[in-house]
Amino acid sequence: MITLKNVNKSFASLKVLNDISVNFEAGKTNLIIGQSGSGKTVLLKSIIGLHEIDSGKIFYSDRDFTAMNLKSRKNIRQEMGMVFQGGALFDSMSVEENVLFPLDMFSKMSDTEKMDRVNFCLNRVNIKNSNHLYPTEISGGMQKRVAIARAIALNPKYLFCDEPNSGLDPVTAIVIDNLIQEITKEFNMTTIINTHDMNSVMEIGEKILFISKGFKAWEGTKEEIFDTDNQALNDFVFASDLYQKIKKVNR
Ligand SMILES: Nc1ncnc2c1ncn2[C@@H]1O[C@H](COP(=O)(O)OP(=O)(O)OP(=O)(O)O)[C@@H](O)[C@H]1O
Repeated sequence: MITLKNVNKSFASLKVLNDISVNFEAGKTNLIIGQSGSGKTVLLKSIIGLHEIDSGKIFYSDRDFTAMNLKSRKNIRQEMGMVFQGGALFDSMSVEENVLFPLDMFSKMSDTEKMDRVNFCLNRVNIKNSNHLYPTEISGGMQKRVAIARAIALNPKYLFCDEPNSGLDPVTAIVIDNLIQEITKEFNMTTIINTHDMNSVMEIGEKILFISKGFKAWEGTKEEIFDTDNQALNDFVFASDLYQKIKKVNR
């Protein structure tokens, strides 16, 4: 579980996050949604410590991340896996080397154990016989799978994904969403995903935080989203004709 209490963040005179309090639960896919510029990326970066917040608290389970010194933060970072926008694989490294990288950096495993772990993770995301290919030689969907394999290499408790299916066709996007949800449950991770994608919301929105202009405007589940009276959320969700039709069918 990751808990935020009254988190505030500004850049100079621009207040980006306003008093955000929320629980992100373990074993669930927790989605942060909101319009472009609403503060999703700043929130995600604040949670992982890439931005220092101005005030408030962030807890990893019962551990106060905001109060930790650099050494403790470094330790907790080893419990975090990250899937960045675009996959962010190292182009000069093969698929295998990309997944091996965090193990070389942070684990004390033997070479054989590391290779076993690399193959376990690649197998888990259904990548087979591609260890020696380079990112430019595989599809966008495969690149995302490799990024997920790399993110779970160190067996993280917390998984952070920034627009994990950006640039993918709708079918592959759903496959990636489902894969993230499956591994979240399998390894009981607390997974937080930034997304614009309403298909993701409907597919894996077990817990949804909607932010509007830096404020927490709504939280709930994908089932509850159709019944909300929140105007900002309705404007966001039902911007497309398709979701207006789905709303009518659900009522
Ligand atoms: N390092 C920074 N310095 C100053 N302002 C920033 C910085 N990072 C983000 N901002 C501002 O904070 C606001 C929120 O940005 P953020 O990137 O979190 O939005 P977002 O919801 O993730 O948008 P998108 O969906 O388009 O990625 C924007 O006004 C942005 O210009």
